[in-house]
Amino acid sequence: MITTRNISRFWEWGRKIICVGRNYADHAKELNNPVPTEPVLFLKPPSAYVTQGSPILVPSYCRDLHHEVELGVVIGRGGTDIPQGSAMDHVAGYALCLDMTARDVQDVCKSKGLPWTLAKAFNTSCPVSEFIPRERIPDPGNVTLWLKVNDQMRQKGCTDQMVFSVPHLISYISGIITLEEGDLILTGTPRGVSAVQEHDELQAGIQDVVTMSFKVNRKEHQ
Ligand SMILES: O=C([O-])CC(=O)C(=O)O
Ligand SMILES: [Mg+2]
Repeated sequence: MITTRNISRFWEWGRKIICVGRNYADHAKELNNPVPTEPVLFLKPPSAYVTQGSPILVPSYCRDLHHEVELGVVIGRGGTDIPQGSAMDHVAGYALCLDMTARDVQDVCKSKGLPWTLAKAFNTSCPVSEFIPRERIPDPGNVTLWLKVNDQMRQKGCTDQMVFSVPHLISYISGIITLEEGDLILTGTPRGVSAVQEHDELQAGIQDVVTMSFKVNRKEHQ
C-alpha cells in the first residue's frame, strides 16, 4: 500500500508518468490547439522526477522553458480496462506536479510531426510535491491549482474546467496502458503557461492542501 512514508520509494523504483495534454479548453486555445475529442497522451520517464530541494534544470538545447502546473493522480491499485464507475477505487492519492516543457522544441516537433520526447521528457521535467493522501482531496474535480514565478501569479485554475475528468482519464488510459501501483497521471494544465529563466523561483500550490517551491538552474555543460 502507498502511504506518505513510503511514496518516495515508489518514485525511486521508477513507475510510469503518464501525461494528458490539452485537457483544459482555455490552455488548448492559448497555444492555438483544438480542444481534443479524445485525451491526448504522452509519457515522461521516472528520471524526470525532481522533489523540493533540488533544482529544475533547463536543458542545454532549450531557449523557452515553460511551466505547466497540474494535478497528479497517484495510482494505488493497478488495473487494465478499468471502468469509469470504479476508477476512483484505484487512486491512492495525489501530488501537485509541474509538466516542464521546452516550448521552442515542442513547436519544432509539432511542425515536423515528430514526437515530443525532447520537449517533455528531459531530466527534472516533472517536479512533484509531497504525496497527498486521497482523503485530503475529496473531489479532484473541484480544486484550485496555482503557480507563481518570483511571487507573481501566472496560473490559477480550477480542475472543474478539465475536458476529461479524473475517472474518465483513468479508465481511458488503462485501456491502452496497464496501470500499476505508484504510476502517476498528470492531468493537464490550465491557461497561463509562460517562460521561466535561470534563477527564477517557482512556487505552486493546491488551495488549502499543499505548496511547493523550486529554483530554476541551467544545466552545466559537460
Ligand atoms: O504542451 C501542452 O500544451 C500539452 C500539455 O502538456 C497540457 O496541456 O498540459
Ligand atoms: Mg502538460
